[in-house]
Amino acid sequence: MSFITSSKLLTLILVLNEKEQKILLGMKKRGFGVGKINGFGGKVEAGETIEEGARRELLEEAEIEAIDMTKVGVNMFTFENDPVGLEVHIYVTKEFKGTPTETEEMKPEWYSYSDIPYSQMWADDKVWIPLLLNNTRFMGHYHFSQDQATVLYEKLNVNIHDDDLLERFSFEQIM
Ligand SMILES: CNc1ncnc2c1ncn2[C@@H]1O[C@H](COP(=O)(O)OP(=O)(O)OP(=O)(O)O)[C@@H](O)[C@H]1O
Repeated sequence: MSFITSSKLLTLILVLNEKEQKILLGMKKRGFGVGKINGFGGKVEAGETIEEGARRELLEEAEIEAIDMTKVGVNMFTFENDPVGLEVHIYVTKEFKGTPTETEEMKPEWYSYSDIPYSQMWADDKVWIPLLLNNTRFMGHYHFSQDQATVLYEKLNVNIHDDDLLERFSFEQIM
């Protein structure tokens, strides 16, 4: 596989209010993807599990503590002329403690499922967020142009068995 030589391990957490059909998203105020609206997340640190990393990022970026956390998908993002991919493990939280609060990194806001601001989000989000809302498990690869705006190549597998979402991403799983 010629896309990458290594990958960074990241998380992304989508908080849902199913009763009101709303999703909590945040405008990223700094770093990678600045200005874009996205779920909460970031790099998994040494010594923590992927889920621990996800819980920590949700607390750091939105000041809420996940009660439930379910892994729903894994995406690999690669970029033109960049040998390092991003392996993003995606979780859904439906119950949490605390009140979503603006932090140095993110400005959280609730959006109706029918009014998700895809035009202000990463181009891949509109592909897999509808799957997530529909309770479908997924695994995908998105290869971006250097300007990080265009998806040059995409491959998506759906209805992945929960056990297959536990491990690190392997390209054989979707190729
Ligand atoms: C390319 N298409 C993409 N589509 C959707 N989401 C994407 C994404 N590419 C990256 N993401 C997410 O963007 C955040 C970056 O996090 P990032 O700032 O690098 O991590 P972290 O908070 O650890 O950084 P610092 O502490 O500032 O170093 C992290 O949630 C990650 O899942």
